[in-house]
Amino acid sequence: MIELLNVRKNIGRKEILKGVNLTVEKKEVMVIVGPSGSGKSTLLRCVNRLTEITSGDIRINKVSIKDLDPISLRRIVGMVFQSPVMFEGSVRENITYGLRFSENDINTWETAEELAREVGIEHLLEEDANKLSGGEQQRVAIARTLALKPEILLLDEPTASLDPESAKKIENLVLNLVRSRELTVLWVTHDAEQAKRVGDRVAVLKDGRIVAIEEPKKIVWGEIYVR
Ligand SMILES: Nc1ncnc2c1ncn2[C@@H]1O[C@H](COP(=O)(O)OP(=O)(O)OP(=O)(O)O)[C@@H](O)[C@H]1O
Repeated sequence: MIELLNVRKNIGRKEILKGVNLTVEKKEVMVIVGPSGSGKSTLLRCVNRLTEITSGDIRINKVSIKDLDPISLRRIVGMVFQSPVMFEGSVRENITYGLRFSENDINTWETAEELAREVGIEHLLEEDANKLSGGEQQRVAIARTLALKPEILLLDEPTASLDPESAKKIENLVLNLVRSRELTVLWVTHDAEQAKRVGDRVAVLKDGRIVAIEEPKKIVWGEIYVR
């Protein structure tokens, strides 16, 4: 479903990704781990063209992302970040934010209710989104992403800014959504225990190169965060 073929990414004179090859199967959760600065976020950002690759190719369902316009691409590929960004307004407005650009005739009222229920914030729909807790805001961000019915989800440390209890709840929520919506996932985390819980496979990125792709139980975890 997602193929990275010899992907290189330079920023200025620095080579951040040095020929990354990675295939993610449909409905697979591929976790990406690696030391700070190894290029994990950059890799995710390349997949939905928040940043352009320097060479190589990225294909989604066999189509090069260069041949998809960024808007169509971002309908297929949703992204959730470490720190959720709330727009001014209610939770309802935040959840349906992306739907205003939709070509289809969608009942945004009902859609917001359904999505809010799905992520457990139906009681907060009319609240000011900026006044919610971090965990609640992450639920809003997830609902807003799901509103566009993506097939692929990019998760850039979605639980890293939360307290352990909220983090576990969001992790479970995301896993349930991934299964119920049959999503294909690239999930960046620095938490080895989380990687073991959520990953079908784990890709280890070191200094811009993938050095291992294995099932979690086969990964030598002790060596990953050593530079
Ligand atoms: N816009 C940019 N300009 C210059 N350098 C950048 C830019 N974005 C990323 N980098 C550099 O690219 C390298 C990889 O960054 P990236 O954020 O992808 O790493 P990461 O593995 O996600 O790190 P972390 O785990 O700390 O989030 C780092 O050395 C970073 O400083």
